[in-house]
Amino acid sequence: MGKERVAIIGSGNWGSAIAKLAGNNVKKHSDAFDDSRVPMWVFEEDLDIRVDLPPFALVQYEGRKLTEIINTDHENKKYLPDVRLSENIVAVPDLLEAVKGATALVFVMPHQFLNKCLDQLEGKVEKNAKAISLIKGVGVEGSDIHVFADVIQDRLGISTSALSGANIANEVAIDRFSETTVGYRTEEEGQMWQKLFQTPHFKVQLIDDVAGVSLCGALKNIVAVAAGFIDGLEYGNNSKAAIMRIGLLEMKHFCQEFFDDVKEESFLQESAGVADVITSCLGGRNRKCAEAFVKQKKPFDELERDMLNGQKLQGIHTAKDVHIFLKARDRLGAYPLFDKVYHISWEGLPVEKLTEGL
Ligand SMILES: NC(=O)c1ccc[n+]([C@@H]2O[C@H](COP(=O)([O-])OP(=O)(O)OC[C@H]3O[C@@H](n4cnc5c(N)ncnc54)[C@H](O)[C@@H]3O)[C@@H](O)[C@H]2O)c1
Ligand SMILES: O=P(O)(O)OC[C@H](O)CO
Repeated sequence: MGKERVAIIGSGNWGSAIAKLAGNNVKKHSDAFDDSRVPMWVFEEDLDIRVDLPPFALVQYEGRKLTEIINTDHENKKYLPDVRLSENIVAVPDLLEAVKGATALVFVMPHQFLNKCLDQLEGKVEKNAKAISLIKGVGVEGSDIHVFADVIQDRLGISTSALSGANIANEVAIDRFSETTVGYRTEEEGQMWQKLFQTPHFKVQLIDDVAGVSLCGALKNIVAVAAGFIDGLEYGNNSKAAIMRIGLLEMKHFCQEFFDDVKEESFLQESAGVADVITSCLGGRNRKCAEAFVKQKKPFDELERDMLNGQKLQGIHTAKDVHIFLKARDRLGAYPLFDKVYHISWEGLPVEKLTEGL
């Protein structure tokens, strides 16, 4: 069997962190991977002056293309500053060029942009390619719900696994000890993805549960928004622990009600489950912006723009998608925490109502 040729589709905060690991690992496992070049698709932009650098440095970056900066300085100055990417990571602005010849496709972009990418990729990827989705979110159309690994697999006709875990990108990128979970389609593919991502500081566990791993990653973002509301209200640690417990139960109930064969271990024994709920409720972007939503009384789109420098929030969008789905299935009453997060984020429900009736 030939060597796998990796392409990374996405280059935000997590996309760049994972590119760092993959770029190094293809060299370490050059028997299994082509280590000469790992294309990373970059949604091209000119770097603006909001990058957090000393004033004299702004001149250097203003107006330069992000791909050019990544390829010259080997650093994504906008989405993952101060972390060096290996030189085999090559930023490519054209999506089709980035995936040309690739046999191992890593999808890692904010979920709102996936469908547009798949429109371009359909019929254009290698027939023997495999993919993995690192995207946290769900695809909903009325009473239908899909995890993105299934969406990618169906639209591109290639076997697609999922990776999710307690993985704040900035911490993984600087080699702070972390774990993650790969939900694989076949054990062999699981081992290939493990080889691509695992380091002594980033432990990759394998489980035969693509849906469970994917759903945990999506639904925990709703719980993290609720935790941020609790922080904004300054209710303290007992309340936050209660939100995590209730949230985890709603996550599990949701998976078991609407998906077949989701494994119990994914919630309690894997990083994708309880560990990601904890890290996201303590330290994630969804938590941070939800706290600011309460304290600053500004809408989420404004907070995202002001606080995240181009990075994207997922939790409020997943809350809306899940609300649409549960409403269509007439099951809103069974998921009071998910429903409260939706109504507070999108419908003006006072945040003090969050814990009422839980
Ligand atoms: N950041 C984390 O700590 C983290 C950790 C684990 C998983 N995730 C998940 O990984 C996925 C990707 O997150 P991220 O942190 O890499 O992204 P991000 O939040 O940093 O988003 C910025 C990215 O979105 C891209 N973008 C902006 N507008 C676009 C457009 N119109 N079309 C296409 N791309 C556009 C930008 O170019 C940039 O690459 C998400 O599902 C997220 O939940 C994130
Ligand atoms: O920063 P958040 O809230 O998008 O969470 C990041 C990761 O998903 C944590 O595992």
